[in-house]
Amino acid sequence: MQQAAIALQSSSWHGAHLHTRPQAGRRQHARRGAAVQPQAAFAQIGHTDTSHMSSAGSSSSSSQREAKRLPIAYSPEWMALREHTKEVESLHLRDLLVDEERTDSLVREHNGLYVDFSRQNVTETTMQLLLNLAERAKLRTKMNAMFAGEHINNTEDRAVLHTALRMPRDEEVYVEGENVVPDVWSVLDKIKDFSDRVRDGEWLGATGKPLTDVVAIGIGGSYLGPLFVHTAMQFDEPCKELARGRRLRFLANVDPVDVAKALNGLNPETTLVIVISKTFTTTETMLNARTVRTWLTAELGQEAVAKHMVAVSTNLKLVREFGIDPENAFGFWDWVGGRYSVTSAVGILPLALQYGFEKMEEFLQGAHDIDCHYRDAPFQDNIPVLMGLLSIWNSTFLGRSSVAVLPYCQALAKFPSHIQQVAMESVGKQVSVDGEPLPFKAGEIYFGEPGTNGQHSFYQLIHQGRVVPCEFIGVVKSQQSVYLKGELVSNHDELMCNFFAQADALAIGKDSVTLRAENVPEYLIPHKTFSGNRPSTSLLLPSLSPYRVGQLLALYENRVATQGFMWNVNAFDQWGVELGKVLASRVRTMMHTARTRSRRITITDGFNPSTRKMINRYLDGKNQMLYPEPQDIFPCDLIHSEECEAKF
Ligand SMILES: O=P(O)(O)OC[C@H]1O[C@H](O)[C@H](O)[C@@H](O)[C@@H]1O
Repeated sequence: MQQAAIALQSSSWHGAHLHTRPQAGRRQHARRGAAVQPQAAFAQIGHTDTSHMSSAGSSSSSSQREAKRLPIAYSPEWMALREHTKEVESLHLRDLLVDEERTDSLVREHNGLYVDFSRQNVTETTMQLLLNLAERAKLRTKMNAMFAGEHINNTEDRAVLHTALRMPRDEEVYVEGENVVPDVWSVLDKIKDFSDRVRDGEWLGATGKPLTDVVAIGIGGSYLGPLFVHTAMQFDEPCKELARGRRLRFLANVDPVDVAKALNGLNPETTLVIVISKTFTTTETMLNARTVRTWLTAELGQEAVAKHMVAVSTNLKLVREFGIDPENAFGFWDWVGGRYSVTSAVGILPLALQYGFEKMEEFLQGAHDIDCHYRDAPFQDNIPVLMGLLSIWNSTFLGRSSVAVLPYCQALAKFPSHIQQVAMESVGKQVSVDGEPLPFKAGEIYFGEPGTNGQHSFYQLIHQGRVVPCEFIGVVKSQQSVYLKGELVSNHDELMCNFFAQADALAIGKDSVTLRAENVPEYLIPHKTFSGNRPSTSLLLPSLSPYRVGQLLALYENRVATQGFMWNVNAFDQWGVELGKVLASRVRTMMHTARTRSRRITITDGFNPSTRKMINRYLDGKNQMLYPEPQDIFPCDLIHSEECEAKF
């Protein structure tokens, strides 16, 4: 009784508004989270889970300590949702979608964004039960702790404050007693100054030429986000104009083919290289950085590094050791996770060089707008919270293990891969923040492609195979307008016709009665039947300006944070990527030994038979590199020197 009353008081689905009021322009009180009294909230709902807090009350009894360890999966709110799945599984979206009142209650708007959750397998009760679960999970307290700079990344003892990266200059947020917003802005000011100078031709290359091309070297979080934003902005007319005569390339993979691709057709004299790595230790990035440095210096000499190479990192010591003047480095902080770093210098520097700093400011403002909405809006109107809760519902309760992100917008082609890292690296976890095994599966498999391409590829499975919750993203005003005389609709309208049709095809399906009425032969009826009842969310953006791209980014970042808070996992560490790195390093040592012997050697131990045989096969087959005299080898078209031409 007590819990139900509190849920209605703080997060009631019944009181949900159709439209939420825009939060833009509201002054942010970043420190307010610090004032929240977690223990008071604990007492209020009689809740025993304080596990996410850095320090529990000193008066905890042993039973409280025991209760503290109880995962949310044993709470009555969780059980209620489990029980409720039976009711929902007996309903079909075909029937639910005729109810206009239900649709209205499941649409949310915020500052130009329109999000329709009506094609989710939910009823009003589902939404209320999910809000109750959010109360039980202490979602608000956890969100406040994040915004307040508490060390919620407990395994690395770090704050999680990517939201501070997009705060206006006059905001305040404190990490260990220090307001970090001035630091954020000092780096942004430095980026503005540097990118203006490069773009205006004041900062010249070693031979006095303007630097018109940029190669950004980085991987994972130091690559996917900037690539997504670059792809999104490339054909926005104002951005396109601002980027005229400039090229931005990315180099991520340690595969030398990616080096060839990134440098293809570039001239070292006019190329600026940015080495982007939070740690400045990532093997792939550092080898690529050394490779491109060799490409530069082979033609321009060692001194060229000062004019042609800059860095983005938290590790200025290693930047210096690499040979880049820390004056030419753009810092960020350990409270910015790699996959949450697009709004730090990681993304802002390369993108400001390409499009100008003002456009990047718009992008930051869009992200900040959503951060404010996430922090302030009541849960029933809070779009990232609702997206997160529905993800929990679909994956953990209804057992749907994947999510398809389907932008009907070619400019968002790289968005699914970026979100794939944000989501899968954040919440693909096996234990809770306390290290206790999870009694449920956390995380989902994210994939996606722009529509309509995906329709001609994997949509078969999502229509008639497994149930995959889909997220359709459409844009009202395209960045490009094409309408051919004599065509029924413009090209963008054609694209969007598919956006509308696919969501309904998934939800409504097509039954045998309809097929028979269409005289479909009996033997084909099972093949042509669409069961429907497949959930999706549709998100409509007014346009794809840098501001809207910023909103979209923050929407998904905050949605993933919500999922982490709900599942009580640490969404900000990534221990699961370590083991492969360690094993690769063992193989590297062996590979060096094998390659530097004068005679071919065969690996006989140190690896399991499968790996050993495969390695021996590889060593036998690959002999084009002449160890032990490694040399800096580049294909001729990558190096502009007569010496090279003579050599090859
Ligand atoms: O930016 P870096 O330190 O080079 O890290 C690059 C990437 O490497 C990793 O292994 C992590 O899984 C990613 O989260 C990270 O973004």
